[in-house]
Amino acid sequence: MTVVALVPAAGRGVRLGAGMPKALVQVAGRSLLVRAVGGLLDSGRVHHVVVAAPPDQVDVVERELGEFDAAAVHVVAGGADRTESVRLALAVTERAVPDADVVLVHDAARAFTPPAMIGAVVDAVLGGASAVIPVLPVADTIKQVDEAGAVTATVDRSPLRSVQTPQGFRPGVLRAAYDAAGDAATDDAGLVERAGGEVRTVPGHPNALKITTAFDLAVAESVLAVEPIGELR
Ligand SMILES: Nc1ccn([C@@H]2O[C@H](COP(=O)(O)OP(=O)(O)OP(=O)(O)O)[C@@H](O)[C@H]2O)c(=O)n1
Ligand SMILES: C[C@](O)(CO)[C@H](O)COP(=O)(O)O
Repeated sequence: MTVVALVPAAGRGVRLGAGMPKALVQVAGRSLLVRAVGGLLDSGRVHHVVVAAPPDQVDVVERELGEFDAAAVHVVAGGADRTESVRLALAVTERAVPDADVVLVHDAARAFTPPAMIGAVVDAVLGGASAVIPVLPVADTIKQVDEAGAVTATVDRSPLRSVQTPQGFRPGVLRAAYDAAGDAATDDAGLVERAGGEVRTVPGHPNALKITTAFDLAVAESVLAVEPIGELR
C-alpha cells in the first residue's frame, strides 16, 4: 500500500505579507513547509511527498527540505495558481510513483495539521471512499448580503462545513477530475464534485488552520507556546 502526498507550496503569501513565499516563513525555528512535510512523514502513513515550489525558488526549497530522505521527498516547479501547482505535482507523481494507492493533497500553509488527522483521511480512502475531505462545523452565524452589503438572508448553517486539507483521493479519481477541470477550483475535492464524483468527510481539527494572514501566524505561534510541538505538526 503506497500513499503519496502532493504539497502545493508555490504561493506568494501576499495576504501574509512576509516578503517571502509563505511556505518558507519560520515559526519557532522551522518553516511552514518543513513542518507540513514533517507532519505528513511523521504520520507514518505517507511514503512519498511531492512539493510544488515557487518556480524561481526550486533550489531554495530543495535545500529547505534537505533534512528529509531525498528518496521520499521530490520538488517540482509550481504554477500560477493552486490548481496548476497541484496539476504539475500530480503529473510528476504519476511518473515517479505509478503504483500509488492513495493521493493526498495538502497545503504547506496548514503546517500544524495533527498526524492523526492525516491518518484518518488515508484510512477513509483505503476504506472505500474515492474522495475524502476533513471538515469543521461553521462557528459563526452566516448571513447572505447584496451588493450594497445589506443582509438578504440568514443562512441555515447546520449543513455547512469549513474545509481543510489533506484531502485524499483514489489516484484515478483525482486524475479524472483534473482532466475534466475547466476553471481553477479553490480545493481539489471541488473538481471531483464538478466531475460528478462523491466526496465523503471526516472530522477536521482546529490546529489544521490555514495560515493566511499575520493573525493566523500569531495564533499558530501562541498555540505552539502552550502545546507540545509533536502534538501540533
Ligand atoms: N500558485 C500557487 C498558489 C498557492 N499555492 C499553495 O496553495 C496553498 C493554499 O494557498 P494560499 O494559502 O492561498 O497561499 P498563497 O497563494 O501563498 O496566499 P496569497 O493568496 O495570500 O498570496 C499554499 O500552501 C500555497 O503555497 C501553490 O502551490 N501555487
Ligand atoms: C484547499 C483549501 O485549503 C481548503 O480550505 C482552500 O480552499 C485553499 O484556498 P485558497 O484561496 O487557495 O487559500
